[in-house]
Amino acid sequence: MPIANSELIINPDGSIYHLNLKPYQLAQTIITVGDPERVKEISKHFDVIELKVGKREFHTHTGIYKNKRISVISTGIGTDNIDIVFNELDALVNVDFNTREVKKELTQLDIVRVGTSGAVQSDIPVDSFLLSQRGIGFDSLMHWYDSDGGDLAFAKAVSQQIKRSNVHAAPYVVSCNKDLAKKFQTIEMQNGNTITNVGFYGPQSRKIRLEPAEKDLNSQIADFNYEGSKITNLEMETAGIYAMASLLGHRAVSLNAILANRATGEFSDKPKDTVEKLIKFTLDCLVA
Ligand SMILES: O=P(O)(O)O[C@H]1O[C@H](CO)[C@@H](O)[C@H]1O
Ligand SMILES: O=c1cc[nH]c(=O)[nH]1
Repeated sequence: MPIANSELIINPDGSIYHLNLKPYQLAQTIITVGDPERVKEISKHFDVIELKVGKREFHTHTGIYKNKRISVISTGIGTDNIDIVFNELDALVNVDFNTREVKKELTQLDIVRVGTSGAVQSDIPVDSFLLSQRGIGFDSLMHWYDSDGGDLAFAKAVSQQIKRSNVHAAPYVVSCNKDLAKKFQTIEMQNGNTITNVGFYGPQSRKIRLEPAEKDLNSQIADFNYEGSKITNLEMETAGIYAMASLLGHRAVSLNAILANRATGEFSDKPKDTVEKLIKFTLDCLVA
């Protein structure tokens, strides 16, 4: 059955609705970044840039780094954008745009997030790197898909130990792809468990003028312990990426440059350098 025009929207030039990409323009190894400005900070290391395509916050450069074809794409901030990016990336490789049917043979993408994050444990230094073993979603994206709900035991422990109002969505928990994660396990990389939430201020318990509803959220998060696993950091995309990748059959891993430490009140004094170091680290691990 062809997918209806209203569900899979193909632009008149044959590109997909939001990403503006045509199927042949996407590499099978993809780096996602939140900030559209970070795309060129990655592609400047490529030996060849094959194409640059953009629309809204979604900017893609595809090129070659040390013989490997890589696409780097900006998602903008938040899991609402992750929903769009992952459905459209998957359609680009797994739907035939001529027949509008799902292909018989599916392609698995490798997707690496290179993002920034704030630590909740006082012993995680700013400017360090952290690989998210699990994404813990406070954002609800996964609940909108028919799924087994991820790691229900871990999610139950989160619900029991981190008290939030019952008007908030139930947490979901999804792991990174362990094989892909192996590529980044060097001495420079710490491992942790990452909460993804729907905002940077109230949802991460930051106060400027408005009082957050959950006052001691970050200390409850820092004290969480489930069979020896702690929660290490907060950001806004990882759980959505892990949920969408696992539902669609892709491999994903999220790498965080820790710019803030919420327990000590510090913020990096060299965020650009730290992100640049994580970019070089990621590219070199991908081709090692
Ligand atoms: O640096 P990026 O990749 O955007 O990631 C983090 O930074 C943004 C907030 O400043 C959120 O997107 C958060 O997840
Ligand atoms: O504290 C932080 C830092 C970066 N990104 C976030 O979402 N939170």
